Amino acid sequence: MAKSAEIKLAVFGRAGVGKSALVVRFLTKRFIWEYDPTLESTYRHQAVIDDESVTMEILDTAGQEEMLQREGHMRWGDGFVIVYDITDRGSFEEVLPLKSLLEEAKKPKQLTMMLVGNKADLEHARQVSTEEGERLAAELSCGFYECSACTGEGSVSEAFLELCREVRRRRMVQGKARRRSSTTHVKQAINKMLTKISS
Ligand SMILES: Nc1nc2c(ncn2[C@@H]2O[C@H](COP(=O)(O)OP(=O)(O)OP(=O)(O)O)[C@@H](O)[C@H]2O)c(=O)[nH]1
Repeated sequence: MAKSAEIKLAVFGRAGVGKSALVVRFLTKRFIWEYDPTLESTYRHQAVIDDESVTMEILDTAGQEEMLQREGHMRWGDGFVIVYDITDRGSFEEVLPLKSLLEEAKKPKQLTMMLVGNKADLEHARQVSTEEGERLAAELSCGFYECSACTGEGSVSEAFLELCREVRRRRMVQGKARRRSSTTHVKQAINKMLTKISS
């Protein structure tokens, strides 16, 4: 049987946006009202995505992290879920700076991320429109889901699975590019040898 691909996903966002609630919803299809706000946790999850077995490691980061710890988490992940709370404009405004930090940590690799607007069940308290979320995602060239960890609406699972697919696509493209570049090196070396022999 083919080896299961390993994909590491880290979830970032301001404290209280619902990172833990989203991860728990994805893993258990349930909603739990309160978690220890300071804890960070890693979960392992086996999934089959498009007929391929995938072992996902999901890191639920704490909203209040020390700089060094955060940088470590940013380097650790293959893909990132950036979460904001649709009822908290401040959390939406933190997305861009977070994305810049992630990009810096992942250099020279390209960043693979998904933007998630959580708490879509709290429509009456909404501060960030769906269109604003879509515009930001287009600007960041990433996928976008608006959902609720509480009710499960908006397909929380799809956001995680789609991010895994994107990580896999990027790996495939990078693998091909690496193979192409090593073939080019071999061709160049042979050409050099042939030029030497004929001169
Ligand atoms: N109504 C509603 N409340 C939510 C939703 N998701 C999370 N919450 C609530 O928001 C609060 C914060 O949720 P957490 O999952 O602990 O948020 P967090 O981002 O992990 O917070 P930190 O661990 O402090 O970074 C809790 O009271 C949750 O019950 C949601 O989709 N809808």
